[in-house]
Amino acid sequence: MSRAVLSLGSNVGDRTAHLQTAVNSLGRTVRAVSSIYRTPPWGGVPQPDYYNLVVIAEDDGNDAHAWWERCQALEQEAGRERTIRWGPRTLDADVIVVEVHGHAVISDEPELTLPHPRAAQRAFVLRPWAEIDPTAELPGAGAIADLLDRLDTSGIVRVGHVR
Ligand SMILES: Nc1ncnc2c1ncn2[C@@H]1O[C@H](COP(=O)(O)OP(=O)(O)OP(=O)(O)O)[C@@H](O)[C@H]1O
Ligand SMILES: Nc1nc2c(c(=O)[nH]1)N=C(CO)CN2
Repeated sequence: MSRAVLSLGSNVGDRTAHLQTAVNSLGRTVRAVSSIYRTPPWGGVPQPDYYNLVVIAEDDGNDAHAWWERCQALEQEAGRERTIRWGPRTLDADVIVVEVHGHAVISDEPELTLPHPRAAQRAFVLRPWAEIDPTAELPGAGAIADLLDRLDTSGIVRVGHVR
Protein backbone atom coordinates (compact mmCIF):
# COMPACT_ATOMS: atom_id res chain seq x y z
CA MET A 1 0.00 0.00 0.00
CA SER A 2 1.39 3.42 -0.93
CA ARG A 3 0.12 6.95 -0.40
CA ALA A 4 1.28 9.94 -2.41
CA VAL A 5 0.94 13.69 -2.11
CA LEU A 6 0.89 15.12 -5.63
CA SER A 7 1.08 18.78 -6.64
CA LEU A 8 -0.64 19.82 -9.88
CA GLY A 9 -0.27 23.24 -11.51
CA SER A 10 -1.20 24.88 -14.80
CA ASN A 11 -0.66 28.34 -16.28
CA VAL A 12 -1.18 27.79 -20.02
CA GLY A 13 -4.56 27.40 -21.73
CA ASP A 14 -7.67 26.45 -19.75
CA ARG A 15 -6.05 26.04 -16.34
CA THR A 16 -9.09 24.58 -14.62
CA ALA A 17 -9.69 22.09 -17.45
CA HIS A 18 -6.09 20.85 -17.29
CA LEU A 19 -6.37 20.28 -13.53
CA GLN A 20 -9.77 18.62 -13.92
CA THR A 21 -8.49 16.23 -16.61
CA ALA A 22 -5.49 15.28 -14.47
CA VAL A 23 -7.61 14.57 -11.37
CA ASN A 24 -10.01 12.52 -13.51
CA SER A 25 -7.09 10.51 -14.88
CA LEU A 26 -5.90 9.66 -11.37
CA GLY A 27 -9.33 8.02 -11.03
CA ARG A 28 -9.97 5.67 -8.17
CA THR A 29 -6.59 6.31 -6.52
CA VAL A 30 -7.77 9.77 -5.38
CA ARG A 31 -8.52 10.09 -1.66
CA ALA A 32 -8.65 13.90 -1.27
CA VAL A 33 -8.44 16.91 -3.59
CA SER A 34 -7.84 20.45 -2.38
CA SER A 35 -9.55 23.52 -3.74
CA ILE A 36 -7.97 25.23 -6.72
CA TYR A 37 -5.77 28.21 -5.77
CA ARG A 38 -4.54 31.00 -8.02
CA THR A 39 -0.85 31.41 -7.13
CA PRO A 40 1.85 33.85 -8.21
CA PRO A 41 4.57 32.21 -10.32
CA TRP A 42 7.37 30.80 -8.16
CA GLY A 43 10.95 30.68 -9.44
CA GLY A 44 11.63 34.08 -10.98
CA VAL A 45 10.44 33.50 -14.56
CA PRO A 46 7.90 36.19 -15.57
CA GLN A 47 4.73 34.33 -16.59
CA PRO A 48 0.99 34.21 -15.86
CA ASP A 49 -0.34 33.11 -12.47
CA TYR A 50 -0.81 29.38 -11.97
CA TYR A 51 -3.81 27.44 -10.81
CA ASN A 52 -2.62 24.85 -8.30
CA LEU A 53 -4.12 22.05 -6.26
CA VAL A 54 -2.89 19.08 -4.24
CA VAL A 55 -4.15 15.51 -4.43
CA ILE A 56 -3.69 12.73 -1.88
CA ALA A 57 -3.82 9.38 -3.64
CA GLU A 58 -3.40 5.75 -2.64
CA ASP A 59 -2.92 2.46 -4.38
CA ASP A 60 -2.14 -1.14 -3.52
CA GLY A 61 1.37 -1.10 -5.01
CA ASN A 62 4.55 -0.37 -3.06
CA ASP A 63 6.45 1.38 -5.79
CA ALA A 64 7.16 5.11 -5.39
CA HIS A 65 8.31 5.20 -9.00
CA ALA A 66 4.82 4.31 -10.19
CA TRP A 67 3.60 7.70 -8.88
CA TRP A 68 6.31 9.47 -10.87
CA GLU A 69 5.25 7.56 -14.00
CA ARG A 70 1.66 8.60 -13.43
CA CYS A 71 2.73 12.25 -13.11
CA GLN A 72 4.76 12.03 -16.32
CA ALA A 73 1.73 10.52 -18.09
CA LEU A 74 -0.52 13.34 -16.82
CA GLU A 75 1.93 15.96 -18.16
CA GLN A 76 2.08 14.20 -21.52
CA GLU A 77 -1.69 13.96 -21.67
CA ALA A 78 -1.83 17.73 -21.20
CA GLY A 79 0.54 18.16 -24.15
CA ARG A 80 3.33 19.58 -22.03
CA GLU A 81 6.45 20.60 -23.91
CA ARG A 82 9.72 20.91 -22.04
CA THR A 83 11.05 24.43 -22.47
CA ILE A 84 12.49 26.62 -19.71
CA ARG A 85 13.01 25.41 -16.16
CA TRP A 86 10.29 26.84 -13.92
CA GLY A 87 8.68 28.33 -17.03
CA PRO A 88 5.04 28.23 -18.19
CA ARG A 89 3.30 24.92 -18.78
CA THR A 90 -0.07 23.31 -19.44
CA LEU A 91 0.53 20.93 -16.54
CA ASP A 92 3.18 20.56 -13.88
CA ALA A 93 2.73 17.33 -11.90
CA ASP A 94 5.17 16.78 -9.03
CA VAL A 95 5.46 14.00 -6.49
CA ILE A 96 5.86 15.69 -3.10
CA VAL A 97 5.90 12.75 -0.68
CA VAL A 98 5.32 9.00 -0.95
CA GLU A 99 4.66 6.73 2.01
CA VAL A 100 4.85 2.97 1.68
CA HIS A 101 3.13 1.11 4.52
CA GLY A 102 3.15 4.38 6.49
CA HIS A 103 6.89 5.08 6.06
CA ALA A 104 8.14 8.02 4.00
CA VAL A 105 10.27 7.05 1.02
CA ILE A 106 13.58 8.94 0.95
CA SER A 107 15.33 9.12 -2.41
CA ASP A 108 18.10 11.27 -3.86
CA GLU A 109 17.77 9.92 -7.39
CA PRO A 110 17.72 12.82 -9.89
CA GLU A 111 14.76 11.25 -11.68
CA LEU A 112 12.68 11.04 -8.51
CA THR A 113 13.93 12.89 -5.44
CA LEU A 114 11.76 12.35 -2.37
CA PRO A 115 10.50 14.24 -0.55
CA HIS A 116 10.41 16.84 -3.35
CA PRO A 117 13.49 18.98 -2.56
CA ARG A 118 11.78 22.35 -3.10
CA ALA A 119 8.40 21.64 -1.49
CA ALA A 120 9.29 23.42 1.78
CA GLN A 121 9.81 26.69 -0.13
CA ARG A 122 6.60 26.49 -2.16
CA ALA A 123 3.47 28.02 -0.70
CA PHE A 124 1.68 26.89 -3.89
CA VAL A 125 2.23 23.30 -2.66
CA LEU A 126 1.88 23.76 1.12
CA ARG A 127 -1.26 25.94 1.10
CA PRO A 128 -3.49 23.47 -0.79
CA TRP A 129 -1.90 20.51 1.03
CA ALA A 130 -2.65 22.11 4.43
CA GLU A 131 -6.30 22.45 3.42
CA ILE A 132 -6.73 18.67 3.03
CA ASP A 133 -4.21 17.50 5.68
CA PRO A 134 -3.58 20.33 8.18
CA THR A 135 -1.35 18.26 10.49
CA ALA A 136 0.86 16.84 7.72
CA GLU A 137 4.64 16.75 8.07
CA LEU A 138 7.14 17.16 5.28
CA PRO A 139 9.75 14.53 6.24
CA GLY A 140 13.03 16.21 7.21
CA ALA A 141 11.50 19.71 7.19
CA GLY A 142 8.73 19.68 9.80
CA ALA A 143 5.05 20.48 10.09
CA ILE A 144 3.67 22.03 6.92
CA ALA A 145 1.70 24.56 8.99
CA ASP A 146 4.99 25.85 10.47
CA LEU A 147 6.67 25.92 7.05
CA LEU A 148 3.73 27.90 5.65
CA ASP A 149 3.98 30.45 8.47
CA ARG A 150 7.44 31.37 7.15
CA LEU A 151 6.32 31.88 3.53
CA ASP A 152 4.51 34.74 1.81
CA THR A 153 0.98 33.51 1.09
CA SER A 154 -0.50 36.95 0.44
CA GLY A 155 -0.88 36.42 -3.31
CA ILE A 156 -2.61 33.04 -3.01
CA VAL A 157 -6.37 33.07 -3.60
CA ARG A 158 -8.80 30.15 -3.52
CA VAL A 159 -10.68 30.26 -6.83
CA GLY A 160 -12.77 27.10 -6.98
CA HIS A 161 -12.77 23.35 -6.99
CA VAL A 162 -12.64 20.49 -9.45
CA ARG A 163 -15.84 18.44 -9.67
N1 LIG B 1 9.69 14.46 -6.70
C1 LIG B 1 9.71 14.67 -8.02
N2 LIG B 1 8.55 14.92 -8.69
C2 LIG B 1 8.59 15.15 -10.02
N3 LIG B 1 9.71 15.16 -10.79
C3 LIG B 1 10.88 14.94 -10.16
C4 LIG B 1 10.92 14.69 -8.76
N4 LIG B 1 12.22 14.50 -8.40
C5 LIG B 1 12.95 14.62 -9.51
N5 LIG B 1 12.16 14.90 -10.57
C6 LIG B 1 12.68 15.10 -11.93
O1 LIG B 1 12.70 16.47 -12.21
C7 LIG B 1 12.81 16.58 -13.61
C8 LIG B 1 12.38 17.97 -14.05
O2 LIG B 1 11.01 18.09 -13.83
P1 LIG B 1 10.24 19.34 -14.35
O3 LIG B 1 10.62 19.62 -15.77
O4 LIG B 1 8.79 19.12 -14.05
O5 LIG B 1 10.89 20.44 -13.42
P2 LIG B 1 10.24 21.71 -12.91
O6 LIG B 1 8.79 21.44 -12.58
O7 LIG B 1 10.53 22.83 -13.87
O8 LIG B 1 11.02 22.00 -11.60
P3 LIG B 1 10.88 21.38 -10.16
O9 LIG B 1 11.57 20.05 -10.23
O10 LIG B 1 11.58 22.37 -9.32
O11 LIG B 1 9.39 21.25 -9.83
C9 LIG B 1 11.94 15.48 -14.16
O12 LIG B 1 12.52 14.91 -15.30
C10 LIG B 1 11.87 14.47 -13.03
O13 LIG B 1 12.41 13.22 -13.38
N1 LIG C 1 2.87 29.21 -8.48
C1 LIG C 1 3.51 28.27 -9.15
N2 LIG C 1 4.74 28.52 -9.65
C2 LIG C 1 5.38 27.56 -10.34
C3 LIG C 1 4.78 26.29 -10.58
C4 LIG C 1 3.49 26.07 -10.04
O1 LIG C 1 2.89 24.97 -10.21
N3 LIG C 1 2.90 27.07 -9.34
N4 LIG C 1 5.42 25.36 -11.29
C5 LIG C 1 6.58 25.63 -11.82
C6 LIG C 1 7.18 24.58 -12.65
O2 LIG C 1 8.44 24.31 -12.30
C7 LIG C 1 7.30 26.89 -11.64
N5 LIG C 1 6.60 27.83 -10.84
